[in-house]
Amino acid sequence: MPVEEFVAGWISGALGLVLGHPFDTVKVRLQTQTTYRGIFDCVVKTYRHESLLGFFKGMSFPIASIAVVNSVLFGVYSNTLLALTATSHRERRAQPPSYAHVFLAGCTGGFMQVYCLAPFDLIKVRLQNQTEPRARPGSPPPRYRGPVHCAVSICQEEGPRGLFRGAWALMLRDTPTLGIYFVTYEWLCRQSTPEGQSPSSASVLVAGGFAGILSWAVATPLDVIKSRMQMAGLKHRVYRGVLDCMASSVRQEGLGVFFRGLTINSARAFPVNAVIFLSYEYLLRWWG
Ligand SMILES: CN(C)C(=N)NCCC[C@H](N)C(=O)O
Repeated sequence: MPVEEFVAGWISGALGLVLGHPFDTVKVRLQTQTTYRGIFDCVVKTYRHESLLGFFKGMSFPIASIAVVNSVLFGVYSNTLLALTATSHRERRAQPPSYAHVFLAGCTGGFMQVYCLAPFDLIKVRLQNQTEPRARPGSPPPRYRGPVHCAVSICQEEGPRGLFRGAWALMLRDTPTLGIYFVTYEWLCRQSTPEGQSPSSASVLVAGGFAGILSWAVATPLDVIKSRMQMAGLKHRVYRGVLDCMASSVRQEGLGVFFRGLTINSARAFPVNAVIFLSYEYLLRWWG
C-alpha cells in the first residue's frame, strides 16, 4: 500500500488547518450560540473580549490530530482508487478514473476518517465555544482548561461514549460530501487541463477551492446539527438523535438554522482547500 499519499495528506491538512482555524471558530460560534447578530458582530466581540488568541482556541488538538485525520482521508481515497482502477497516483493523469470511481473512493475516505475525526472534532467544538477571556486573577476559570482536561472531563461526566457525541451526524455529513469534494476537484482539473497532462498550479488552486466551497455548502445543514449535538452534553440538553435535533432546531429557529455559518464556511473553504490540494499534489509530484 503506497504511504506517500498518507504523508502528503497529513502535511497538506496541517497547512490548511492553520489558515482556516480563525474562520472555523467564528462558524462554530454562529452555529451554536444565539448571542451574535452575524459574522462581523462575532468577529468584533471575539476580538474585544478574547483578543486575537480567541480565534485560535481549540487549535492545538486538531493540529495534532490532522496527522491522522487528513492522512486517513487522502490515503484511503487514493488507495481505494488504486484498488478500484489498478492505477497509481502517477498513472491517473494518463488513465483518468471514472467519476463513479472517484465518488466511491471519496465516500470511502470520508466514512473512514469519521472514526478518527469524531473525538478530536468534539473537543475542538467545545473549546471553541468557550468565550471567556484568558485567565485573569479573580475572573472565573473557563469550563475546560485545555484539550486534555476537556477529554478527561467528558469521559468522567458523560462516559467514554460521550467522546463520540455527534458522530452519526458527522458520518452522514462526511460520507457523501467527500465524494462530492473529490468529484468536483477532478472535474474542474480535467476541464482546465489538456488531456494526459498534469494540471497547472492555478488549475489546482481553483479546483481545490471550489471543491471546498461546494462540498461545504452541501455539508452545512448536517454540520449545524453535528455541532449542536456535540454541545448538547455540556448544556444537559438531550436529543434523541439526528432527526430530533433537526426537528427541535427548526421548531425553535426556522429553516434558516440549516444555513447558519454558510457564508463564513464558504469564505474559509476556498483558501483552505486550495492550499490543501496544491500542497498535496506538489508533494506527490516531488516524491516522484
Ligand atoms: C465538506 N467536507 C466535510 C469537506 N470538504 N471535508 C474535507 C476537509 C477539508 C478541510 N480540512 C476543510 O476543513 O475544509
